[in-house]
Amino acid sequence: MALAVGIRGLTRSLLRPWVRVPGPARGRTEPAAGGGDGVRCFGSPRVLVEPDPAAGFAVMKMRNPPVNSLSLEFLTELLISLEKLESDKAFHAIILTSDCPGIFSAGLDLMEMCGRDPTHYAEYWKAVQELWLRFYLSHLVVISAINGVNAAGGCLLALSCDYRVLADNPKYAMGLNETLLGIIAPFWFKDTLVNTVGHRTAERALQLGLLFPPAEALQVGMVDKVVPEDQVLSAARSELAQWLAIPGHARQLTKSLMRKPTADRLLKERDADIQNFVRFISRDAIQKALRVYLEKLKQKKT
Ligand SMILES: CC/C=C\C/C=C\C/C=C\CCC/C=C/C(=O)SCCNC(=O)CCNC(=O)[C@H](O)C(C)(C)COP(=O)(O)OP(=O)(O)OC[C@H]1O[C@@H](n2cnc3c(N)ncnc32)[C@H](O)[C@@H]1OP(=O)(O)O
Repeated sequence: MALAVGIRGLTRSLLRPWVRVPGPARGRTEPAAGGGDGVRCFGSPRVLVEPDPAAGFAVMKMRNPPVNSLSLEFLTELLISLEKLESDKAFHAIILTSDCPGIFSAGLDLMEMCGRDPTHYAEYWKAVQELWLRFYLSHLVVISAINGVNAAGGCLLALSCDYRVLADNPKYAMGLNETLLGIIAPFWFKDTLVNTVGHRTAERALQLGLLFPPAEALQVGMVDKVVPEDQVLSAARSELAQWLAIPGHARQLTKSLMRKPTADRLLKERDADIQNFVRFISRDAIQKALRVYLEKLKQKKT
């Protein structure tokens, strides 16, 4: 099985990053995220980046409709956006949010994990690992402005941020609900949750596949602030000020000190983790469970 799948190679073959974005932003100068100083938005088909270099941050908007499911292409584009911002000294922070109304992310793309071959599963899982590692360890301040429902892999992405603001809408539940699908949150998903909400809450949440509505998410510490829906971005921007006021090197080293042991657990056994995933997801019973779950999602409409 080809485990040594290069995400960078993949990105080169799949994408032409930093094209001027299609759709609403094309051909016009968007107000920058914070300052409106005429800086152009940029991005890729599924990730819109609104930079505000004067203020030192960019808003990264996920737009992989209908539900921002984390397909291989989307993961790749998110990584490219992150790398681009990380390598530009003008940026010290990112606000991660969604451009899909009512949905932050439906999590990992079930179509990537269903009915494909082992090589594909391995490639996909490597990209999922990479996204988590890069966001979790980013030297930038990353704040998520969660403006919609946020399941499993999407929740992991938010948990990897430094601070979470959630819109106060009872429909916007978030959590690691893998067990509801008959699958398992891997140890590094689990560790990320434990680091956020503590062992007991994480254990209960993971076993029951709980999706927490805003008040409960706040109460257990899964998010740091709940605000009216129309204030999610402004609240994230206000919070940023506090983080950016800290000397960068001190904050970055402290972040690394806090997070490196968790990341190292995966880094030490990345290939084994990929093999575990491939073995697990390829099982007939798991494939059947995923098909049933997808079918239920479709039936919900009829
Ligand atoms: C011993 C073991 C050792 C080791 C184990 C090793 C590894 C562990 C193994 C596996 C780990 C996997 C970890 C998985 C993480 C995940 O993230 S799994 C994904 C979990 N996500 C969800 O459960 C959310 C599912 N979606 C929804 O609940 C709803 O779609 C929504 C609430 C997000 C939005 O609802 P609506 O607005 O009503 O939209 P629809 O439901 O109609 O959806 C529109 C459209 O999108 C399709 N879709 C939805 N979610 C996904 C998805 N995650 N992936 C792919 N596609 C999705 C949905 O089917 C609809 O499609 P169409 O019908 O329009 O074709």
